[in-house]
Amino acid sequence: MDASVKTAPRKKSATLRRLLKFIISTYKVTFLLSMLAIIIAAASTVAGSLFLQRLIDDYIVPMTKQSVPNFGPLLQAIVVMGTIYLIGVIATFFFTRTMAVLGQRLQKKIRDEMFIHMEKLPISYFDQNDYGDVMSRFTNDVDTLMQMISQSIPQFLNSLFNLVFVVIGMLTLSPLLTLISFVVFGLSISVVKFLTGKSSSYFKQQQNKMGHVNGYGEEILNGLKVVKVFSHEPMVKAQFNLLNQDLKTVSGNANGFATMLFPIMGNVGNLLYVLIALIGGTFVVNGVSGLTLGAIAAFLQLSRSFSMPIAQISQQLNTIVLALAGAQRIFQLQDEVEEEDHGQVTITHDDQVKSQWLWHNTADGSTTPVRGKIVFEHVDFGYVPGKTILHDINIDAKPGMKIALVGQTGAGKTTISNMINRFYEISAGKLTFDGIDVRDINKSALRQAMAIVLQETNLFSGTVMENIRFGNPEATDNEIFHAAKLAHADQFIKDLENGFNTRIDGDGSDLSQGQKQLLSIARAMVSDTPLMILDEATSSIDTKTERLVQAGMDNLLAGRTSFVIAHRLSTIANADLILVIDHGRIIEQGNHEELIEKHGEYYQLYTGKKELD
Ligand SMILES: Nc1ncnc2c1ncn2[C@@H]1O[C@H](COP(=O)(O)OP(=O)(O)OP(=O)(O)O)[C@@H](O)[C@H]1O
Repeated sequence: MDASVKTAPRKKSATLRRLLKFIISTYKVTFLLSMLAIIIAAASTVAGSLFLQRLIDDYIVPMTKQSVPNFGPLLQAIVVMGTIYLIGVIATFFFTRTMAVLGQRLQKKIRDEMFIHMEKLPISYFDQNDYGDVMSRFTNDVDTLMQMISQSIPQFLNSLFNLVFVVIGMLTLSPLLTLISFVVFGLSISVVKFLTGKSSSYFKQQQNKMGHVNGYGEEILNGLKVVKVFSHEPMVKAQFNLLNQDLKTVSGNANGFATMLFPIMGNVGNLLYVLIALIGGTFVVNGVSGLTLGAIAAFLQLSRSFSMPIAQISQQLNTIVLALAGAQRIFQLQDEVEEEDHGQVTITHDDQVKSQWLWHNTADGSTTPVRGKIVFEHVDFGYVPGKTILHDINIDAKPGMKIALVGQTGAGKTTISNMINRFYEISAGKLTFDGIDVRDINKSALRQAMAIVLQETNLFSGTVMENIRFGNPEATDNEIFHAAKLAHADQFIKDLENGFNTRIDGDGSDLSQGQKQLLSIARAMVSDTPLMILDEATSSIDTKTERLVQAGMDNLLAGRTSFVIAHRLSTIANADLILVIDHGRIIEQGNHEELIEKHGEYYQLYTGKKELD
């Protein structure tokens, strides 16, 4: 047997166990009370059916023999039966309501936990998993899981207990008729097993295909402009159609098999009903095995409730299997290892001197000022094992230095900056910040010590003011105005309809690329950090705006250590140190004049003899 087939059920039951543990640990009392109500509801249904026997044999039949029928005892019996059913109705109402509420609460809790966990995952996780797929765990998987908790599980358990009580009831009424019912049912079970097996495998595929459709949709929406410009709409449509068709096929199959179950089981129930009536009637007439009219009536009622729970159980099992596949994907995300962070050094603002930051070593209680010295010593790195991207990188960035990284596309410039902010961990060598190994610095402290301006500005939905304040939530309004002024962003902001209170979309689509860039510089400016990383910040703007952005950046970088990755070499001519990167190695370094004089790679790039990309 295929190994994956062998392990699948074990995985499923492990997921179910984990899920139940999670539910019980979170909402123990509500869950247990609901279970009790489910049992009471099932017991009352069967008790009601059994009471029918007494109603007929003890009250109605004797009355048919009385010349003046006495209705008193019959009315009393009907009240008892009504009370039993009423208890069942109340219990059903209780468990459906509480399980629905519990489902809603769990849904919120799971989504919150997933979101918090996702924020702690390393960037490399998102290199390997597309956003659409992660998003579908948030949406579809959580939805189906909640449907299972609030509907399928209670109905499944209700049907299961119903079945147990029905069988007990049937056995007490007539073991012989029960045996006949089992034989008829045994045959139909094999059909059901075949159908559920088929549909559950298609349901699992359906979930996967749904992830693909979402992933593709998300990717295309993100790149809609590119798709339109290249007139790729027909191709994209065809590809989407293909994925969607795949989804349609598997969900058609899954639901096709699932929907066959109900009619089949319903008709098995009808067949059983007729058989029992026939055989049971013959027994009563011939006085076989002491069966009474009431017992037959009660048995017929129970046999009706015998086939229904089995049909419901098998149908609910489908939803449960589907939801468990979703739960498995949710747990997979939850189990992803968070970014490692053993750093004991944190960062604080000096109370005395504004804009002075301090390193605070929680291990020995020592405090030292942040200066902004970054040193790479023989650093190697690869995104995937066995494929080294950076080779023996040595950089000595003294406090306040502007270091420029240049080189052809794919040379490894961004990768070097990814080491400093610890989006990825170096594979070999040493990387220090003010002499402290970056791994000893608490990650959020390390990132607090730096600001980043990227080509992709990533603004967030909110006002201009809120977007700048993103760089430092504690900044006063005046500090924000000042930052905007230094970034040369104040002029265009004032021209906006509501100035600093103008609302912008998440993607800043109402603003030009240069304006977005100026905002992200203002955002970095307000964070007032000792270290700055600028990655291709001016690559997509016109020369006039670039001058403005450049002036803003010069203000931003003054007095701070900075790493600037630029495609336009004119923007880094004033750098203290220019590092030329090629295939992950530093092949040249020096200032602009030195490198021009050298007539090497930089000279070639600067004079346009060699293209940057
Ligand atoms: N997340 C990743 N996973 C695997 N490989 C990656 C990843 N990011 C970058 N690379 C690879 O690492 C190498 C260096 O990429 P990097 O982005 O650092 O280049 P770059 O010099 O910044 O290029 P550009 O100027 O085009 O931005 C490239 O070969 C690239 O394919």
